[in-house]
Formats: sequence, structure tokens, C-alpha cells
Amino acid sequence: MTNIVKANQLTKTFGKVKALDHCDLEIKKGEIFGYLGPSGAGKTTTIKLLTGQLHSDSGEVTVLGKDPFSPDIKKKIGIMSDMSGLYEKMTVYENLDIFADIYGIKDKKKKIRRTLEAVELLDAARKKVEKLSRGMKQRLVFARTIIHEPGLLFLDEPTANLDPATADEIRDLIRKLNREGATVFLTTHNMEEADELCHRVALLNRGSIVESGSPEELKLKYSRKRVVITTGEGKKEVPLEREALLKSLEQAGEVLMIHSEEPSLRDVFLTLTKEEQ
Ligand SMILES: Nc1ncnc2c1ncn2[C@@H]1O[C@H](COP(=O)(O)OP(=O)(O)OP(=O)(O)O)[C@@H](O)[C@H]1O
Repeated sequence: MTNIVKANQLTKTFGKVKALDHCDLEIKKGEIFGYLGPSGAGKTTTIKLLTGQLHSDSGEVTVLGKDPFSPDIKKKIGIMSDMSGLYEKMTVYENLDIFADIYGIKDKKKKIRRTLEAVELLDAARKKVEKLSRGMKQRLVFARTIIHEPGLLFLDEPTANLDPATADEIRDLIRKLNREGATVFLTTHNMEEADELCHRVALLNRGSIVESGSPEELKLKYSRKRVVITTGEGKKEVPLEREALLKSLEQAGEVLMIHSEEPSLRDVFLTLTKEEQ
């Protein structure tokens, strides 16, 4: 698969704070890539470096094969950071109209309509933004991010501070866009979300990537490789190893349940971020 984003030894310092320390990243076309890390790990800084909003101290970045500061890149990527920048006194439609003009979109009426349909805000097109619920505002921010049909999306905590149902809607939207061909770079604090959505994740801690892989690979790698056997007498934990398992099963009375002790992505994250502290 083609690398759509490639960063090599990316480093950024703010005064004495090393926000990003020799980071390597490769994001492949068509994937949802999760960038996880505790607060202050350097996630937003990375997005800013990858989207031409900030210069690195050292290292190289290419986005869609080009320098992120090259003028035509902005039209090919979508960046969603927070809800700021919505014009509260204007309608949903007017907000998108402004962005359609910024991007120089032709046939903008049709495009705005299609985008509003995609985020299920068509019925609210004439509503003022100040009257929208938090979830609707987030969907409008999403609409603004995708109005120019970018093939690469940078979503910085797209479900932060949303109620569970609205967060689900946003995740469905991300999946839909990804199915339609968009590559997604996503930051999140929510490990269940990353597990559910992402094809691959990288764990960032204090400016360094400490682990990466698919959620399944990471869970397997950090699995304690133990099995819990439940019998009438209680539970027994045994190593996930043929001889030990067979012996325990032979010795056990009636076996009621056997299950492996898989770590969640959250467990992996906590193990790794704790180790680094
Ligand atoms: N413009 C800036 N000036 C000074 N320090 C900064 C600046 N931007 C980021 N930092 C510092 O760099 C570090 C990384 O910040 P960054 O915002 O990238 O983290 P983050 O992982 O996105 O955190 P969060 O999850 O809380 O958004 C932090 O210590 C932060 O205080």
C-alpha cells in the first residue's frame, strides 16, 4: 500500500519542552490510523506539523508525496480540530457556503447539499448555529472538514466531550468516509474507540512513539498469555501453554468455562505509558 503520510525523525521543541522527539510515521492509503497518547504527549503538535501549520525543528515530512507547506496540499486534506470557527449567528448553510467559497468549489449548491446530507444536517440547513445541539455542531464541523472532498482527513479528538450516542454517530461517519476512500489520521483518548475504528495505531508518550501496530497485534503482544478455567470449585489461572493447560483440565472437575485473559488496548496503553514515566 502507498504511504500517504510519511514522517522521518520529526522533532519539535517549544522552549524547554520537547513536544516531539524523532518521530517516524507512515500512514497508508485507505487506513484509519489512530494516534494515541496521554495529554501533552505531542498529538496536536504532530497534526500541526503534518498539515503545514507548524515548522519542525528537524526531520522530514511528506503528505500526499509533497511538503505539507506546498500550496495545493490544503485543498486535498481536511483538518478537524475543535468547534471554534463556527459562525454562531449564521445558519448551517451559510457556514458551509463560506467554506465552499474559500475552497473555490464549483457547483457549490449541489456540494453543500450533498455534504449536509452526508452528515445528516439537511433538515437543519436554515437553522442558526447558536441553536444547534453540541452533536449537531460537531457534525457541522465535520461537514466543513469534508466539503471539498479531501482524500486525507486529520481528526483531532473528534468525539471529545460528546455524549455516547453522538460519539457513535461521529464514528459511523468516520467509517462511512473511510469506506468511500478517505484515509483518516485520528487522535483520541478513547481506547475503545481506537480499538473499534482503527486499522493501525501508534502510542505516543512524551513526544516519542513507544509502540505501533494493529490493535489486535498489540493486544496479542501484551497478552499475559494466561487462561482462566472455571469449575464448580472456583477459578484457576494457568499459562496458555499446551502441557500446563492439558494437565489443569485433567485435574479439574467439571469445567464450566474457559477464557483467555486478553488485555484491552487500554491495558496496553496504561502499561506502556506507565513504563515510560
Ligand atoms: N505553542 C506552544 N507553545 C509552548 N508549548 C507548547 C505549544 N504547543 C504545545 N506545547 C507543549 O508541547 C507538548 C505537547 O503538546 P500537544 O498539544 O501536542 O499535546 P497533545 O498530545 O495534543 O495533548 P492533548 O491530548 O491534551 O491535546 C505539551 O507539553 C504542550 O504544553
